[in-house]
Amino acid sequence: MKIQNYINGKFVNPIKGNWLNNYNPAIGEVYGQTPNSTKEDVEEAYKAAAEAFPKWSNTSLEKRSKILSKIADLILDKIDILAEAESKDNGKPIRLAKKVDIPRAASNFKFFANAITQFSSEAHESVGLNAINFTLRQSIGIVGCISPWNLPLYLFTWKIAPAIAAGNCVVAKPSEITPATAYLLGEICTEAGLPKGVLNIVHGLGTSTGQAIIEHPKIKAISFTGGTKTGAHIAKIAAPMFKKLSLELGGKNPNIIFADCDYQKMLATTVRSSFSNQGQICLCGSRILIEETIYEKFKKDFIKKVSELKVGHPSEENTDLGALVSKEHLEKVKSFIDIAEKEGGKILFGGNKVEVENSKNGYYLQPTIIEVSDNKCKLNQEEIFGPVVTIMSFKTDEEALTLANDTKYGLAATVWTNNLNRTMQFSKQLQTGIVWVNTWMLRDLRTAFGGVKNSGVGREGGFEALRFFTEPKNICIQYE
Ligand SMILES: NC(=O)C1=CN([C@@H]2O[C@H](COP(=O)(O)OP(=O)(O)OC[C@H]3O[C@@H](n4cnc5c(N)ncnc54)[C@H](O)[C@@H]3O)[C@@H](O)[C@H]2O)C=CC1
Ligand SMILES: O=C(O)/C=C/C=C(\O)C(=O)O
Repeated sequence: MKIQNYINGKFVNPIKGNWLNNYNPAIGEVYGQTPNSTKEDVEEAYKAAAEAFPKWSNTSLEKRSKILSKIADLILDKIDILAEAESKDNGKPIRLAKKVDIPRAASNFKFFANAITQFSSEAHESVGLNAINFTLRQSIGIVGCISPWNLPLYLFTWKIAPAIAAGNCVVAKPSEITPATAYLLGEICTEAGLPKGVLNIVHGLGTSTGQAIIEHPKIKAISFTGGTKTGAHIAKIAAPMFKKLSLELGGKNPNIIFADCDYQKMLATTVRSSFSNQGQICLCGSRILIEETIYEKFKKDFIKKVSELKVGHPSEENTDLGALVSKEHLEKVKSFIDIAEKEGGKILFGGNKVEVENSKNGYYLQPTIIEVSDNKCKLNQEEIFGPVVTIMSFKTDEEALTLANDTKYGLAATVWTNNLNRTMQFSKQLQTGIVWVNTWMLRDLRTAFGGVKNSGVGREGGFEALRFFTEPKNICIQYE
């Protein structure tokens, strides 16, 4: 597959002719090429977006909504092609791509197709002053959307859909590691009747293409999902240029299990929240904290369930864990396992690379459970972003809360309990942007999504996203 940039409604090669290899993680081989775009390509994308902006920002909400809705329908029509491309590019089980990634990409467009027709702004009557204020919510102009490799089309569209629904034109960059479905999205947008220049997709490395987007003086807002270090770098460049910033970054999420929970539901969900997508979701509950009274039982049952998971080729329907996204990432995740024992951790299950039949160069790793006793260890403080979880026990609610909050991250937390008072106390006191109680990753797209502390700034989702992608302007009218 040879991927091209999508600029002004056309597929084009990168101006300087630089290309990157695209790997299939399931077999560890190159299967295609993707542009490594430079600032010249980003400038072309910007120019196309700037030309499209006056008309698109004045296009009726009904028409915008219809086009977004059509994009959603076409994504679903092409679900098999898209799921196959996603699985091949990323290493995730095709079953997961079909059930989660691609349907969610369609839902992102459908949701914002509807949301934009319901979005409204505020009015304030200044009583006694004969004045009325109302707020205009105007499109920002040209915005940059930069997304990661773990949920490629899912997160790419989670940014693009609200951006264009709100009347902006976009310069977007998917991860250079997983560019395939973003490439296919270009075709879909053309087929759906999205005017040329409204969405421009430039492929390439963060350090070349991404850097050119964040440095561009006329790209006025950046929506980014990815690593915390990259987020900090983006903020350093973009903040002095007074760009609007939405940063969805890493997590080290606690999964807090109390003895009074619905045990079977908790156990099944904990397997999912630990190892879905090979643990490569920023929301995965990578620190499992268990009440002491059920610790030994949980340990035994969890190991048993995890040992039943099948690591295999992503195209096989019964595969639970596919390949990790890249050789570098596999080595990074493995290096955390290797330091476990030095830190006093005990590997209870997994810990090794896996050779999958006929795919022995693929990037496979066993789901891994490590028992730790000190929350200060690296395994409990650093984002591993792979199929590795730690377990440790706690005695009291206070201890559980202290452990849960003892991290620089603050994205999500899960609490398993049937005690209402405890539910409320934890909901209020957990230092995270998201708390799930007796569930995990239940997503209602109207809700605010994002983290606190080193997990980022700003919120995505629902009207929060439409607020981010619009500039409020207050109009004050005095009358006689
Ligand atoms: N959603 C999340 O929370 C994610 C977290 N990560 C974490 O980050 C670690 C590193 O993974 P990477 O793939 O290196 O993530 P990354 O943060 O480097 O990549 C995310 C996106 O940012 C772009 N990017 C990188 N440098 C940039 C720059 N200077 N300017 C503009 N854009 C830039 C990349 O090309 C990609 O599109 C992972 O091991 C994981 O711990 C990675 C991906 C997603
Ligand atoms: O919006 C969601 O449902 C999930 C978002 C997940 C990420 O941002 C991530 O894993 O990076």
